Amino acid sequence: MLEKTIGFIGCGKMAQSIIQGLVKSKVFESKKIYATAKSSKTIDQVKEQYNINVSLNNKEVAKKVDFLVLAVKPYQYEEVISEIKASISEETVIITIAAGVSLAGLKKSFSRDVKLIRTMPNTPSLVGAGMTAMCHNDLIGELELKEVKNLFESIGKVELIDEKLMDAIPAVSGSSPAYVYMLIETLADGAVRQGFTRDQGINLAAQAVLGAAKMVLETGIHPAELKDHVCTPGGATIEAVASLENDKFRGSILNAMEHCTKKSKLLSKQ
Ligand SMILES: NC(=O)C1=CN([C@@H]2O[C@H](COP(=O)(O)OP(=O)(O)OC[C@H]3O[C@@H](n4cnc5c(N)ncnc54)[C@H](OP(=O)(O)O)[C@@H]3O)[C@@H](O)[C@H]2O)C=CC1
Ligand SMILES: O=C(O)[C@@H]1CCC=N1
Repeated sequence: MLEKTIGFIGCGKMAQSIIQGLVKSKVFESKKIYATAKSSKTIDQVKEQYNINVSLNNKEVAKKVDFLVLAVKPYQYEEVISEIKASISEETVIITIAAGVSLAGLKKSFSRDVKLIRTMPNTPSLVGAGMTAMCHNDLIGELELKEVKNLFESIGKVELIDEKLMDAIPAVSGSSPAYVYMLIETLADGAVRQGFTRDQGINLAAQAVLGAAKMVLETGIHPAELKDHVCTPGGATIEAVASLENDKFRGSILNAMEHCTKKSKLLSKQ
């Protein structure tokens, strides 16, 4: 368990996914976790649900903690940073989770060099199955990087990447849970169409998606080969595969990823 403290400026969907994961994995004791929000409604809900320290005062939390996660929307970064920048110390490690907010842009917003780790997590962190991409500036020491990496590894997997690829991460792992939920929802629609209940459809579909993902991760076999294992010659699956190819399944996903990446680059400016 880390002796240090962590604070979240903003505690909406993404921050709460991380907080829930941290509390469950016991990396931080609840009393070492702080969170702020815009409204009393959110901080009351967060206090009730996770029993961590809550406040409406960003500066107070920024001053107090060792790790400070900026968990507001990208376009709110500028405003929040100008509010807290005088309150953070030279030792505070700032962790960002916003799409489109670069290390160079952050340095400008803070008007000085600060310790920065830029991440792109995803909401499955809530159940310990997150995927977080991470890069950092030169002020981050080995120990700090290890601590932050451990922190995100307690709620899933971590990939250290070059910053130039960071804007492409939402399309691959930050936003992609949304497309997978659409797939599960659609599979459940198909099941309902055949006479299954909605719950049965969702369970059958979600378990198949989970199993397929585990097969890729745990066997190391290429997804194309795993697909081939399912397709019996002259059987039913290859009919579905051919139909998906005709309807541009792969092309639709690739296009969606292009749109996602383009928008990610623009987000901090909105
Ligand atoms: N959702 C996702 O799947 C992912 C999101 N992200 C990133 O996470 C960040 C947050 O997104 P998400 O959690 O979805 O958004 P939410 O809208 O759910 O949360 C934003 C939070 O910021 C709070 N807030 C707004 N203004 C202030 C302020 N001035 N001071 C303190 N708190 C403030 C809000 O308070 P209140 O609740 O009171 O309104 C809310 O709790 C974004 O930058 C996004 O790019 C990254 C990866 C995945
Ligand atoms: O939709 C968004 O902008 C954020 C980035 C990754 C997931 N949600």
